[in-house]
Amino acid sequence: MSKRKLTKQQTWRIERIHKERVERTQKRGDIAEELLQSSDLGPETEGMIISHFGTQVEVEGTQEPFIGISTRCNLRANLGQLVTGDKVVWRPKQNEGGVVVATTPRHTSLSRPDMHGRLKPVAANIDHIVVVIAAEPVAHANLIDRYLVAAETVGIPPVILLNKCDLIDDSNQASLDNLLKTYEDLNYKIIRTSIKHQEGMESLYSFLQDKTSVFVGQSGVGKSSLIGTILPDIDITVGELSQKRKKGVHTTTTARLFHMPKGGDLIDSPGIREFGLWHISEEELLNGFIEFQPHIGYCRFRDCAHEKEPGCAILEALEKGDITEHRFQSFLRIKQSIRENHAF
Ligand SMILES: Nc1nc2c(ncn2[C@@H]2O[C@H](COP(=O)(O)OP(=O)(O)OP(=O)(O)O)[C@@H](O)[C@H]2O)c(=O)[nH]1
Ligand SMILES: [Zn+2]
Repeated sequence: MSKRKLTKQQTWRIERIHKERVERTQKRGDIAEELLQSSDLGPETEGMIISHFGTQVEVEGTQEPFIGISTRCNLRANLGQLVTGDKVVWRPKQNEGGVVVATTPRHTSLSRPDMHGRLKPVAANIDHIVVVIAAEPVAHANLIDRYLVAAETVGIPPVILLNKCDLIDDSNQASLDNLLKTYEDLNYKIIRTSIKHQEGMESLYSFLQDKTSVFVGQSGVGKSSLIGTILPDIDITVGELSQKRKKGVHTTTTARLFHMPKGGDLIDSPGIREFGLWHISEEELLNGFIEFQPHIGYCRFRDCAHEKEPGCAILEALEKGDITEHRFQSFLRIKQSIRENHAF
């Protein structure tokens, strides 16, 4: 994010908004504290956040007698920012509602920049990022690499899903095979589907089972269609979200967790679908190319740009064939885009 010079009035406005936010949080904590003091609350039980609404979260019970039941909960003060996918401890109120009293450490978390460019978590405990690409619009290697790097950076294993396989013919088969071979050689899992012909769905379902996944990818590759097939009962919600987005209406970035009828959970929101296109640093970029990792730190110069420097370990690996030309060029292009003000 570029640093802007703010006018006095802007600074004053930002400070006021910040103050109001602190007061709101305080009040929220007070409500929760008040509830905790009353004897109206049941014993502690475990749950998972499936969505949040302003000052409250929706918690789904994971222990009897609350398994599968969602309860709107207030948050006890000082819990930090809780997001969809967080595992929590909560106490039910006698009639309805409850209070979240503790949270458990996340094994992964996805963040994205807020309006001020600060990274904020948006979802937690995700097992896989499904990078959706398609035969049409044509999949560009450096866009795929960008998604893979972003996933590697947050430590969540990515898989590649090639959708619209019904559109593969003699004109694009060879180039797609060639493209995907690079990723197969790097041990990335590839799943192939056609929503139009309902092909490859069983292997997709079995992959998604028992895990929490998110779907990301360029516009038009079929994310809504895939999610609509996987979650037939929430068809309307998905449609609504993409409808709004197409009209350019600002949609909430609140992520929601869905249980898939064939097993596994899916966390989705328009914001999450855009994951990967946010800011990454040059260092993260280098580390995000997994086959570069064994060579990092072995360049002759500490500030090596890995472009034409003598004694560059990355260039040596390229020469030896440990790094492919395709991935190296992709690295250079993304690096260039980061330099040009993070635009991609
Ligand atoms: N031929 C073919 N078309 C598909 C397939 N899956 C989706 N489509 C079509 O591709 C177009 C885009 O699909 P969407 O599901 O809206 O794609 P998206 O990735 O959600 O796009 P955004 O909402 O813009 O992010 C639609 O016209 C779909 O009907 C498929 O497997 N084969
Ligand atoms: Zn180097």
